Amino acid sequence: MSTSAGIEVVVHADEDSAARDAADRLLTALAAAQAARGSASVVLTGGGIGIAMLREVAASARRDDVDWGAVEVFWGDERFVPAGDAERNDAQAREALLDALPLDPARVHPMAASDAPEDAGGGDPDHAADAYAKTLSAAASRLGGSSGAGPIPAFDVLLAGCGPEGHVLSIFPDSPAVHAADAGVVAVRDCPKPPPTRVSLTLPAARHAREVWLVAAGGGKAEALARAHGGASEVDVPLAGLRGAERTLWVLDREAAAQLGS
Ligand SMILES: O=C1O[C@H](COP(=O)(O)O)[C@@H](O)[C@H](O)[C@H]1O
Repeated sequence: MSTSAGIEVVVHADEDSAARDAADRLLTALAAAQAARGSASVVLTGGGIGIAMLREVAASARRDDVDWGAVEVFWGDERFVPAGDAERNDAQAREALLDALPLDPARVHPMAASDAPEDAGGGDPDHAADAYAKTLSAAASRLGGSSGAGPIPAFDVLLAGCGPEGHVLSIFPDSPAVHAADAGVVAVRDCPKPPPTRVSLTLPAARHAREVWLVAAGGGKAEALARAHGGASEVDVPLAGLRGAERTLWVLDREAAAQLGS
């Protein structure tokens, strides 16, 4: 583990080890939050290693260290496609882990699917963003939180992946979402990575999380990681603006970390 620029960096030999370590750390963090506050909250990510780490949670011998019925589950971003579509981050998370856990359905908070009823956020990604902002506002009064980008819960752990161009959540370089300073949740259109229509937390909203963990693997991410670590602007490299209120942790494999220097 090394720390610089306020970011703790843990580097593993390969993607599998990084996913396993992130899963183990998540179980520890959720159990600790429950011991301290009675409940725990996590914001899930999509992406290759983001879903791989959920599979590692499912397979862990420590899985039952957490009282899953007292975990609030949110998503940091979502693809605005029909419910159950394999592209949806929530569908992938359910298949990898959530369906196997004794979660309280009332505490699982997916973003709306494109085919949801309009009053539940369907039909238009702006409806979905508005609906999720309301979900977060209600959760903030239960879990504690503060305003700034609207009422946002103080999530215990927000998980994120990143893209080779430095996107995090569904916030891409120099896109309208990266300039959205006042909103907590935004609709994303014309996203350069398919599917093109999405819903995303903003960077100011993500920064309400106590802990923000980036999980990333592969040489394709190395340059973006190095630029973010080196102080690039969040407009150019959104990852640079992804910080936790108390802690920012990057769990990487060796290839992703290759350009970070020593
Ligand atoms: O589109 C997305 O991509 C990122 C990273 O995905 P990866 O497969 O390159 O690791 C992910 O974090 C985000 O949630 C997702 O919607």
